[in-house]
Amino acid sequence: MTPHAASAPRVLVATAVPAERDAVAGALTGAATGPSVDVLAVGVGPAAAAAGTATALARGAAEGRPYTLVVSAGIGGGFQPDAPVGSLVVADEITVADLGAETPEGFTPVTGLGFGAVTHRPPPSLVRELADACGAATGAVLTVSTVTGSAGRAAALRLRHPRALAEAMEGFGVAEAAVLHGLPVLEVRAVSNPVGPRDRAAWRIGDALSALSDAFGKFTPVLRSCTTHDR
Ligand SMILES: O=C(O)c1cccc(C(=O)CC[C@H]2O[C@@H](n3cnc4c(=O)[nH]cnc43)[C@H](O)[C@@H]2O)c1
Repeated sequence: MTPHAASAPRVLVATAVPAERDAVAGALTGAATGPSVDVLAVGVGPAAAAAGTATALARGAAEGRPYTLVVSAGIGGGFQPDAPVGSLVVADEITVADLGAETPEGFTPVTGLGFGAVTHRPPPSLVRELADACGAATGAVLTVSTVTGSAGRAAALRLRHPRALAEAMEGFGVAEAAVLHGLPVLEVRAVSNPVGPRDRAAWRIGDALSALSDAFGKFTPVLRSCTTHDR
């Protein structure tokens, strides 16, 4: 599909769960002016994220009010020490980390098998502006179908993706849907836990949701001036 360059700015923010949706939406209410922003909880994992996002984008287009920008947002795991708990990451690269094949030589991404894509790149100027607005770090955010639960897996991921700052479960799915519709995509993660040995009780979900909400409160001016043709 072709980009909707002449459309009025309309932003779709896709979160995994309702708590993330509410954190984002709560920061946007009360803004007197700004872009049209819809926040949708599309489910956990890349498949649910792709399906839910693609459906919303198709509905917007069918209604004659197409979206112009898609954002994957939520909490995530942070690679230590670069992305501490409570910090924010804006992805300059959205990479699926476990889509491929195990071979005798190790993991081969689907692109190495001759299929598809494993990385989508958000518009660099928009990444910079959003990161500056909220004080986020920028780097790769990995999409995984299985939450990392060991130091060994964390180290292996970092070895394969040295620029990775965070991992989550939806970004690549959201990005695939956006690309299908010819739209730019962003990913914003608030770090709730370190990537590493599983300790679910120690996840700082409340702190991460607050950080996510604060970030979106600061995004409004950037998103307001955002058009697709100048990125
Ligand atoms: O239990 C709650 O109150 C609650 C509130 C908000 C979000 C959650 C989730 O469990 C969200 C799951 C969502 O979080 C991402 N995530 C967070 N940490 C990691 C990680 O270390 N590795 C991968 N994904 C992570 C992920 O995108 C999930 O969809 C619970």
